[in-house]
Amino acid sequence: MSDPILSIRGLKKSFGALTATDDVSLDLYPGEIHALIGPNGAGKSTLIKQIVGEIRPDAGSIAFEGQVIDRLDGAARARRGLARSFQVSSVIPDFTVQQNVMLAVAGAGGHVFRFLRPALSDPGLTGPAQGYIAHAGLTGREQSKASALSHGERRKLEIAMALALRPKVFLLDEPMAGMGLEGAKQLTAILSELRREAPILLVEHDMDAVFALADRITVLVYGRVIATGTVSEIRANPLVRQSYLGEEA
Ligand SMILES: Nc1ncnc2c1ncn2[C@@H]1O[C@H](COP(=O)(O)OP(=O)(O)OP(=O)(O)O)[C@@H](O)[C@H]1O
Repeated sequence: MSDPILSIRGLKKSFGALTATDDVSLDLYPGEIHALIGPNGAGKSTLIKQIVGEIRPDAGSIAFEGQVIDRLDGAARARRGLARSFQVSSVIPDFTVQQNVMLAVAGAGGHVFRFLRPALSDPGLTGPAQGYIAHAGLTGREQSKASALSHGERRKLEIAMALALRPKVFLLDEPMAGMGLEGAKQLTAILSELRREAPILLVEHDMDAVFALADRITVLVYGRVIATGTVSEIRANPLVRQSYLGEEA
């Protein structure tokens, strides 16, 4: 196996008496979808926040592309391509799908505009934007305002914008939330494609999506990793079944 792109070792974080991250180690390898699952309050979001530099761990270390990044703040990590995928760029409701994606393309290229409107007809931005829109499954909706999109379409727009940022990893925190059955199916197909662009660390409660997508799964309970393995290993793990999945898994 190649070297991990993201490597977390012995991470610890407490809030007062509560240990939210308890000696967590995890690797994300090129090309994989690694799902992070666990009950509410298990510490998934707290772990993501430490990865992106929003909160500082009490102990442990994070390496990204082979380099320790513990001392880098969130902005410096984002510049290296390590950022939460859906929050770096925020959707502007009054802008069209195409304009929103163009802004993300421009942001990724480090463009600074004095005048926004002329920039939005720049063919250097429209071309790439079109590609990301198609990739995210939104062809035909380019000229719709973001505010007119359905929930599922909006999620696709967020994916197009996440793609435009050309991250080194996708950190996705519950992308299936509120999607409905059909929307979740479509998004599952899109995420499956997304892994070709960059590996994905996927925090998700929708187990159908996790089992369909994940190459490996890490299970957190009370801040501790209780298991890491393939879908079949995790489904068969008695401790996981008992503490999270239930006997029906
Ligand atoms: N800033 C904070 N101050 C105090 N306690 C916190 C803070 N952030 C998180 N916690 C606590 O840490 C624990 C882990 O929370 P976290 O949000 O990481 O869990 P989670 O697995 O993401 O949950 P969910 O699936 O509900 O999103 C919880 O008990 C939570 O109440």
